[in-house]
Amino acid sequence: MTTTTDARRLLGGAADPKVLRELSGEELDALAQQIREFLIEKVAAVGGHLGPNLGAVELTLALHRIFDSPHDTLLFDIGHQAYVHKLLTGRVEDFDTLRQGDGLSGYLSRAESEHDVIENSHASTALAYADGLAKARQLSGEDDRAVVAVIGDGAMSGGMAWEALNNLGGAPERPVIVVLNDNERSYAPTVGGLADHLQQLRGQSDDSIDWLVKNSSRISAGEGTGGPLPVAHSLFELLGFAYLGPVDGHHRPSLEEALHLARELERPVVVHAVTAKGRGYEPAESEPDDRMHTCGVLDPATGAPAKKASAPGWTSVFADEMCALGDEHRELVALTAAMPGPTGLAKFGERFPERFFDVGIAEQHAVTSAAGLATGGLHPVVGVYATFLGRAFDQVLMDVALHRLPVTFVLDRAGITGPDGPSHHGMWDLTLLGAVPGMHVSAPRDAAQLRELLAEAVAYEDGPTALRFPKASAGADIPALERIGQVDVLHRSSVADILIVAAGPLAAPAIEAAEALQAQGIGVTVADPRWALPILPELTQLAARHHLVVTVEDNIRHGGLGAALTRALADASNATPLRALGLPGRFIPHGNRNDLLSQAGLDAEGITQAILRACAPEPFQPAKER
Ligand SMILES: Cc1ncc(C[n+]2csc(CCOP(=O)(O)OP(=O)(O)O)c2C)c(N)n1
Ligand SMILES: CC(=O)[C@@H](O)[C@H](O)COP(=O)(O)O
Ligand SMILES: [Mg+2]
Repeated sequence: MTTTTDARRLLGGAADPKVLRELSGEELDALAQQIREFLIEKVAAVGGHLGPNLGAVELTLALHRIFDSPHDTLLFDIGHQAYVHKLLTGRVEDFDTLRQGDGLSGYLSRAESEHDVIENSHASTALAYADGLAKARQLSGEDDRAVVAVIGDGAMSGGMAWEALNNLGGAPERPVIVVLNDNERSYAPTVGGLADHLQQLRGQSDDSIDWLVKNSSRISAGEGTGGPLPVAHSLFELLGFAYLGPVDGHHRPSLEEALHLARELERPVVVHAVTAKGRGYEPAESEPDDRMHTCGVLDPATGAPAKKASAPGWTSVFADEMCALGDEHRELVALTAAMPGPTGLAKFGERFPERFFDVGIAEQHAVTSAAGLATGGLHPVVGVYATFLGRAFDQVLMDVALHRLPVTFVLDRAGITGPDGPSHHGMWDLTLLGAVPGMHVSAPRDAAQLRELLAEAVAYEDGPTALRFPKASAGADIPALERIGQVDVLHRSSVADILIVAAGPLAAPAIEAAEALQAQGIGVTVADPRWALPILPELTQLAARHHLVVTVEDNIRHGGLGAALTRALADASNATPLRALGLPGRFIPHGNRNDLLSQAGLDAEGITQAILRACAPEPFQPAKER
């Protein structure tokens, strides 16, 4: 068992990674082992990205020994693999708070450390940051400060990475160092031509390093590379990079040699480090699906989950319904952006392998490829996390909706996700999709509705549809008292003063609030529009029969359900006042989903209090005080 004290002792207690350069090889090897033990113990206790970080121990040690952060800049793509970086930059003590409210972020955080740069956990951005930062360094005369971007083989399959490689490789005067952390996986094994190419490279000897070692004296003497590099045998060299690899990503001395050479070359370089996700922890190394890419609370001794999931999550309901619909609709196909497991589509893929496509971490490609599939007469379902759809908004708008193509988007992790923080909350999709002409968006309130609405969506051929649901258990089914058109009435009172329109699973706290208000003599109707956007005429008519309308959505208020219903009421020349409850238009930190919803006033108490405030007469204020 490694205690925080052990790790700090080995780290010399300093927040400055320079202490690493004073450690011997033996001490460094001992430190690597202690870091692994520390990670297993701490991440098993709270959950997190155990697999990726166990695979990045030696790599991160080498990076901090060869480069002088923060004078030199280390960029981590996604940032889920940066726990070791955090330990080496003074955050050992706080590690028990990982991914918890007010605690350490599970990604990089500029507020936490000057060593952290990219906070966005969306993949494939680091090389573009590196391109821009290198240009800034050059223009400000600081080109003695190295720019190093660590990117996984999964993230390297994203379009942005190739846009950046094009720019970086074409600028020999800007020596950006790309460290490709190749563990052959995103969650699942990586797929496609790049994955095949990297496999070839992994099988080749690291002759480029031998050559560079033999020529390093000329290089160090500032003669640059002199003659041509070894015959290009990688895609990267064809794009203008020097290629150093494959390097054993768990042999720190080899890594340090390659990184040192990369720095000496003074030109764009790709260092190809071959690592293993979950390295050094058998339960992760043998985990068949994703090598503990992300894990919940575990028994560290066995790797077994500490607690069983309570009710089935939304994802598993979706997974089962997709398989049922796949039997019924032969034209149904499914696409994922390297997340077959987390989106639940793996099950469909096992059942219908020829109708399932994993396109890599490439949401833009997924959407427009889906447009192609729909053009070919099929009905694609694109399964992505809500937050990642933002990257493919142009493709949704112009490649799908402009052509009124029958593509269904299933947005998992919609709304507040919780521990993954601001770039993972799926809190913009209603706003974005509400702006897409012809797009029909639903937010199922429970598992039964998810099944119903998914069946309606995949049968709809006149344009795109979307369903969204959160990272949570699906909860108990909420029966409708009646259905008016497409609108389900979930709660009603004899005197209908107020109408609460709830999107998705926020119907449950809305009903609780209605019951609390009824006990205070306030009559409330609760309605679930089922198809939330565009606004249904029957919803506008129902609203017009109430004195106050309150919308509740797990999305930002700007441009969401509330904004749309406000416009619909105005268009119908209806002056019924509307109070839109939703998330604030700012980035929301990581924390527990229910705590964050409560802080936003989106639990039963918050909804109740908001309505009481809306009903309370404004205290009279003499004109002079206004
Ligand atoms: C745009 C985007 N899509 C999907 C994800 C979800 N995601 C998080 S980590 C990950 C796999 C990353 O694989 P890789 O870059 O190889 O890093 P590794 O975990 O293997 O170290 C994915 C798909 C994301 N962060 N960003
Ligand atoms: C880093 C990343 O984008 C995902 O691994 C993220 O952690 C989602 O985790 P869940 O699948 O647990 O929501
Ligand atoms: Mg990988």
